Amino acid sequence: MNRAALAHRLTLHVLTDREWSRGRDTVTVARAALEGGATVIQLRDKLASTRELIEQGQALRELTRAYNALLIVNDRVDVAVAVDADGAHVGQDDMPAPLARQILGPQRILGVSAGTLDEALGAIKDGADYLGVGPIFATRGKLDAGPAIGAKLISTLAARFPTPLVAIGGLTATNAPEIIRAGAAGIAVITAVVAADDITAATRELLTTIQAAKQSPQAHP
Ligand SMILES: Cc1ncc(COP(=O)(O)OP(=O)(O)O)c(N)n1
Ligand SMILES: Cc1ncsc1CCOP(=O)(O)O
Ligand SMILES: [Mg+2]
Repeated sequence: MNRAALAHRLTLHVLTDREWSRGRDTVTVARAALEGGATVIQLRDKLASTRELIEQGQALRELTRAYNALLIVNDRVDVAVAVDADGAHVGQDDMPAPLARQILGPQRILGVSAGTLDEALGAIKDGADYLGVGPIFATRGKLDAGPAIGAKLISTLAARFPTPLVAIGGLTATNAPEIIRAGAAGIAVITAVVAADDITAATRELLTTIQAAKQSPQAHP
């Protein structure tokens, strides 16, 4: 997939998280998000056994194919390959990106987290296909996420590098437009979707706002 096509497909990334799902199972949550237009489902479950992750991954693989969405597996590069996911996402404390790339091969998507310019430069050098940049705002979704970094890193990176940027951390339909206008290709959310009363409606609202922001002029040229 070329960069422009990937950037388009990264528009709205929904991370599953059973701790925020209010008792709804991961497949139910993902189906509702896909129904609302999520373009990526990231399987993220810090409590699951390897066997459970594989089962969830296989179910999500079938579901994401039916909705023409991407499936990314968080942390577990081996599980990503085992369930034939589109890719894997690794953070700064996870498997190093060059090793993840070796296991994923050249075709699967490799996403890498970056919270600083140095981390971003390293991830780009290591061949990340996209960067997960954040936490942009204060977040409830990751306890050890560290302080919010705001939109500056997004605008700096967008001005200098073609690698698609996915903003994460405290994103909502209210604050997503400014982040898209700063240069993010898409946004990634947990609580704004997974903890919503109506997951489909919350996803649809986010998608509509992101799409509108992508079409409006740059706030920070
Ligand atoms: C799109 C995206 N961006 C960042 C992250 C965070 O990854 P990481 O820093 O490894 O933290 P965990 O999600 O593993 O807790 C992500 N998952 N997705
Ligand atoms: C996984 C992750 N990485 C940085 S912030 C975050 C959590 C995002 O959760 P929310 O969208 O609820 O703020
Ligand atoms: Mg991780």
